[in-house]
Formats: sequence, C-alpha cells, structure tokens
Amino acid sequence: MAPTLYMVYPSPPVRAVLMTAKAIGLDLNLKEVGLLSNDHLKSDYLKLNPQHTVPTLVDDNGFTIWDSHAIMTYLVTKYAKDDSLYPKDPEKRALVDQRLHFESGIVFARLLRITKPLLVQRKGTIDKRDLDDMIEAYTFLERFLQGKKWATGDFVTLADYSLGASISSIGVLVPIDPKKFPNVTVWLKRLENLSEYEANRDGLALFSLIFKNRLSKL
Ligand SMILES: N[C@@H](CCC(=O)N[C@@H](CS)C(=O)NCC(=O)O)C(=O)O
Repeated sequence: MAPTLYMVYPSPPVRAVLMTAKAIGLDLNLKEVGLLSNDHLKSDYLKLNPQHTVPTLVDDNGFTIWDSHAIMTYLVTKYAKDDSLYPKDPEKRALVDQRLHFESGIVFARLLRITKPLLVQRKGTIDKRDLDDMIEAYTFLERFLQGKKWATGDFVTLADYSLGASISSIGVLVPIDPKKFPNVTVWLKRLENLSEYEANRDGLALFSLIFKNRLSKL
C-alpha cells in the first residue's frame, strides 16, 4: 500500500513533497483536503494533524507526520535508494538542513505574509514592507547560490525542491529580476529542466491563477 498524502495542489509545501516522491519513484495515495470548505478544521483531520496544515502524510503502518520538511526527509530516509537527496554525511546534511530551515523560517513565512491577506482578508495589494522582505529573502538566496549549481552545491537535494516550490510560487507575485538575481534565475531554470519538476507545474499554475486573480481585482 502507498503512503497517503493529504494535500492541495496549489500549496508550495505540498508540491515540494510531490517533487520528492517523484524523484525517488514513490507512489503516493493523494487525498485532496477542502481548505475552502474548512475540512482541515474538522475533528477527523485535527486528529491526524492538530496544526491543520497540508501536507500531512500517513504512512501505510499508520505513522503520521506533517510539515513538508519533516515529510520529505522521512520519505527519503525510508524509501530512497540512496542518500543523495538528503546526505548522511554530517556536513552535507547540515547544509541541506540549513536551507530547509531557511525555507521554512524565512521564505515560506514571508510568502504567507503576502498570500494570506490576499486570500483570507481579500486584500488586493501587497504591503511594501512585505514586498521588501521578500526581496531580502531573494537576496539571501542569491548569495547562497553564488558559485553553486544547486542550493547546497553540485548535487540536487531536498533543499532545491523545498526552495524551488516556494520561490517559483512567490515569484509570480514578487517578480524575480534576472539582473538583480541572476543566480536565482539560472537555478530556477535548471530546476525546471528536471523530470521531477513536472510535479510542481500544475499546482504552480493553479497558485498563479488564484493569486494573480486576487491582485487584478484592485
Ligand atoms: N511549514 C509548513 C507549512 C504548511 C502550511 O502552512 N500549509 C498551508 C497551505 S500552503 C495550510 O495548510 N494552511 C491551512 C492552515 O494553516 O490552516 C510545511 O512546510 O508543511
């Protein structure tokens, strides 16, 4: 039996998990959660994940874990044929972990500060402070990528899927200027050429549709 992933396609963290599963050749049983109908706030879902977020993974033995970063490292540790996406070497792993925490604590947190008001409060604009903070996050990533092919070095890791899902998404609302951010621009293009990036495409298109539509309602 395949592990079950509770998900919605537009969610960047969900897409990071989908890219991971595709990369390691793991089939997932996908269950869409009705966020708009608040299904994630109902008792059945809260029993699975009291934090009521997607993605949430239930493995075939019943083991349940949420947060994309925890899910991705779990899936690679348990199901991948080798450790290339999440190296066992302490220094290489520490670099991947640093980037995953950067995605979680900086990039996704700042993305949410932009997308939540658009979606929940139906605002039609992005505050300048939130725009500036996102640009600062791009600047950090630009520096991390200096002299590197991928987020941590010469090889694709989970850091690329996690950052790639979020950066490709927020780039729709806060454009990534290729002159100011050449490393980020080239890295995203490189990511788009990977076969596992296919798992990001449809959800990204939906994300784009939802949020561009909100902004155009000015
Ligand atoms: N850090 C979490 C973020 C998960 C998250 O906030 N997901 C959003 C969708 S993109 C969600 O489930 N929102 C509904 C809620 O928080 O109630 C992760 O990486 O999984």
